[in-house]
Amino acid sequence: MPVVLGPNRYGKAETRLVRVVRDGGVHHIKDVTVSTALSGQMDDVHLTGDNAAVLPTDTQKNTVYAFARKHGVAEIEDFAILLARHFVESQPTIHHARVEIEEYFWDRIPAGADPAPGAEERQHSFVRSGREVRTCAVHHDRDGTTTVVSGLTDLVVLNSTGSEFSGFIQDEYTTLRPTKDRVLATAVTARWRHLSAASPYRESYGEVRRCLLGAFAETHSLSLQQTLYAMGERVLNTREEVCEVRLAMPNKHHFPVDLTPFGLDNPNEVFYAADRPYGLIEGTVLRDDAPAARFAWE
Ligand SMILES: O=c1[nH]c(=O)c2[nH]c(=O)[nH]c2[nH]1
Repeated sequence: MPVVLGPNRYGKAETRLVRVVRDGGVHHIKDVTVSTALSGQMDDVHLTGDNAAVLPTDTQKNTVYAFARKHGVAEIEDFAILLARHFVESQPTIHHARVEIEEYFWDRIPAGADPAPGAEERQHSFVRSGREVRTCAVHHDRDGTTTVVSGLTDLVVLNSTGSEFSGFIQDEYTTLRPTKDRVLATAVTARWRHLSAASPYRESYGEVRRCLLGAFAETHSLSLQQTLYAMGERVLNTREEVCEVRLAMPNKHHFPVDLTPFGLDNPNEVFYAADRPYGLIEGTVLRDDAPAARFAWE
């Protein structure tokens, strides 16, 4: 049976990098995980074991650290673009690079209203933020195309009212009761595709996040699907640099607890926050004139 080599890529996954910027005594930190994946002229390494075309994954990792020192790490998208273009442009055997970065936020530990002696220490003391994780995925191809997808994961949100779910199919297995007032909670994973590689990434991230939160809070929800669409639509109507939004939102069910065995009512105040299973609502919202995504989502 003839066998052929199919699509392949290789790289260093999850290089952990913390970059400290020392501005006198005031420090700034960037805490990221970088994953690189390269592809190109890789037939020989798979078919004969000839490694001549291979830029080692160890070198890819070293490049991440060297570039962090040389260029700094400002917006994760810019750092990913720099790396992706470097791998493709410096190595003739590498035809395509994908660089994914996750960023974890840190807050400065507050000095307090009445700073004690030594409060300046707070210039280099941080507490890991309970916020979401910021993400990006950059592809650069030998034909000169760069695609950028920004995103976030684990943006945990909850509406304690303003959510209904009724009018759904009722078959012989349906036990769910329609509700006109429920808790709606989710952990948003959102990714958004930029029209070009030249977006103002810092501002764009803050504004897209604001759109997602605003639409979640302001939509009177008849379903999580409807809320998802409203969130994507808000981003596209507000941010002209974005042409496509993909959302994945687990329905973090909150079930009212039956307190009647204890002689108590429960007017939608006491909930069991279920862990699993959970509904998983996923969807894409895009401009009707969005250009082809090519490899942006791969
Ligand atoms: O917003 C919802 N969408 C569903 O599709 C669904 N299905 C379900 O059981 N609960 C919900 N809630």
